[in-house]
Amino acid sequence: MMTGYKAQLQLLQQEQPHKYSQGIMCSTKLLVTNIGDLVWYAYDNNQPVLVGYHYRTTSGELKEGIRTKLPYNISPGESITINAAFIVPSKSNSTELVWDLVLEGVSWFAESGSMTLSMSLSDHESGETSELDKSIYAISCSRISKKFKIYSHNSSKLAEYLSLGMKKNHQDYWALKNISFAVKKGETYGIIGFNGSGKSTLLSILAQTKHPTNGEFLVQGRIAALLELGAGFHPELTGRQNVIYNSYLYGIPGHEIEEKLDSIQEFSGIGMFFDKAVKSYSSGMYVRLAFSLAIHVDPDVLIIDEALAVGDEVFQRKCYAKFEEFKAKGKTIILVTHDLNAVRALCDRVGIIYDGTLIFEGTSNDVVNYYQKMSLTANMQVAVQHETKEDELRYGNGKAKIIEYKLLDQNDDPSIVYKTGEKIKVTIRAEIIEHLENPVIGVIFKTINGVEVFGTNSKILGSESRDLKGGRILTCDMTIPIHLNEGTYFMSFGVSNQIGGETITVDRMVDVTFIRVISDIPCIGLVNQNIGAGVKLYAE
Ligand SMILES: Nc1ncnc2c1ncn2[C@@H]1O[C@H](COP(=O)(O)OP(=O)(O)OP(=O)(O)O)[C@@H](O)[C@H]1O
Repeated sequence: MMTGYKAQLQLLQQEQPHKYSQGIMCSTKLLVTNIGDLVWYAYDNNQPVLVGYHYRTTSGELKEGIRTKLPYNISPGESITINAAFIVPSKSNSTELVWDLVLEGVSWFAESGSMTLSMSLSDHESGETSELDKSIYAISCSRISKKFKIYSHNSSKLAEYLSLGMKKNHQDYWALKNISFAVKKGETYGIIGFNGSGKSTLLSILAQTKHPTNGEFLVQGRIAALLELGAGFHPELTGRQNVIYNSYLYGIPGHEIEEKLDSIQEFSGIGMFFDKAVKSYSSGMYVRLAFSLAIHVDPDVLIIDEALAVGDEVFQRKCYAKFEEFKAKGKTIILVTHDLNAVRALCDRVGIIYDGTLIFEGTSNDVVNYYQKMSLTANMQVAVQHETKEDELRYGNGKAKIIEYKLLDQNDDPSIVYKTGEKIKVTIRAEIIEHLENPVIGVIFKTINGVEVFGTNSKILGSESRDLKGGRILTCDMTIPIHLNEGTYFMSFGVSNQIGGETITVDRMVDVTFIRVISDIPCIGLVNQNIGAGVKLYAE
């Protein structure tokens, strides 16, 4: 618990703040002494702000993370220096950042008052998105916010309506908070973020199907938008009729679209379904038609929300080729997707939306790397150590049950990030339910698309077990060197035994956790054999 430690914070150095479209980015160096094994939060005016940080432990090891909550695993009483970067979504010239240490929701500083650091923000570069040069920018958003009303029941909405404003039965929910950004003409801009962070809401505002509650935005030129499935098409009309109807909405003269009907049908590849009611379409056919229409109306700005994920691979390839053609023609594209490979390949710049706020913007590679770390840190606590639950994908004859697993790095710290060449320590504990002959505990690593890259078990590694009675706990500690290439690998754990030469699955938990492998040494393929590899190149 917290008692016994007196954490201290000291501001060592503040670097020049920089103005970004989403706020003011500040960097500081903080000395934290006697920290204890707690969780960090940083607040600005009581609103959590996102913090990117790196720090050196007393043994000199560099660690980094990105999160509002900063999980540390250092020993009580240790001191560290944190290089913290945070974004203050504020227009003021100064701000007070409140740093706190929190354990299980209880504030360290609650009794003695929080630690406040006053930051001067006055030297930042000035410039507002609303005043951006219209000849350069196709899209500009200035402090866009969107509020939804959340009702607990449909009847609450009706009761509120009937009360003529006397009763408030809803809660306000801010799906977007003060979003400012700009997209240059000809740029492909990606928006990524966790589920429910506000991406689709932002695109709907830009496509003018939703109004912002506050803020201003400008989209220049003809817009074509592929928003969520079902938007824009009338289910009772045929594909052809919907195309004509929608082209009016895009402001395209009838004769212009008539000339393009054959081409729209051909690109969509839906054949005779073009003349059938849209309600009979599969989701893939729907997207094919919507995409085909969007590119044929010759938009200046193409707004796309996850649409490609629904099409099959051949169609996706065709769409990517069209994107490239659009980019080459200098069109502006704004794309929301969870496909990070597509983001890297297509986008010039990318923004991350987190809880309704645009928290990070930059080149696609930088932002995707940052986002991957963010996702990993968000998953870290559940992934490294786990008491198993019944609802996971598992099967077996039930004579034993895996009750816990742990992933530790070489320093015995829980981790899901490993460098090629490092060792992972996997501990699996299983409860024997019924008498079991010679149980074997094993692990399998798989790629995201299910290819088994490596598997081992206690028997292969030379540890023979014996018959065990019900009620015993069997623990297996394995140390495995990682020779994998960079990437994410899912892990399955299992208990099995052999009867008459046949392997019986006693308990198997499929893809229950994952590790992320990083590497300083590039290689081709799944296995990284380049560590220690040598080469001589000579001409004769
Ligand atoms: N009409 C609405 N009424 C109330 N809440 C809404 C409405 N539309 C969206 N929301 C809420 O606003 C938040 C942002 O939703 P949005 O669909 O923009 O997220 P998203 O980032 O696109 O998510 P995903 O990646 O899952 O598609 C969510 O919490 C969602 O529940």
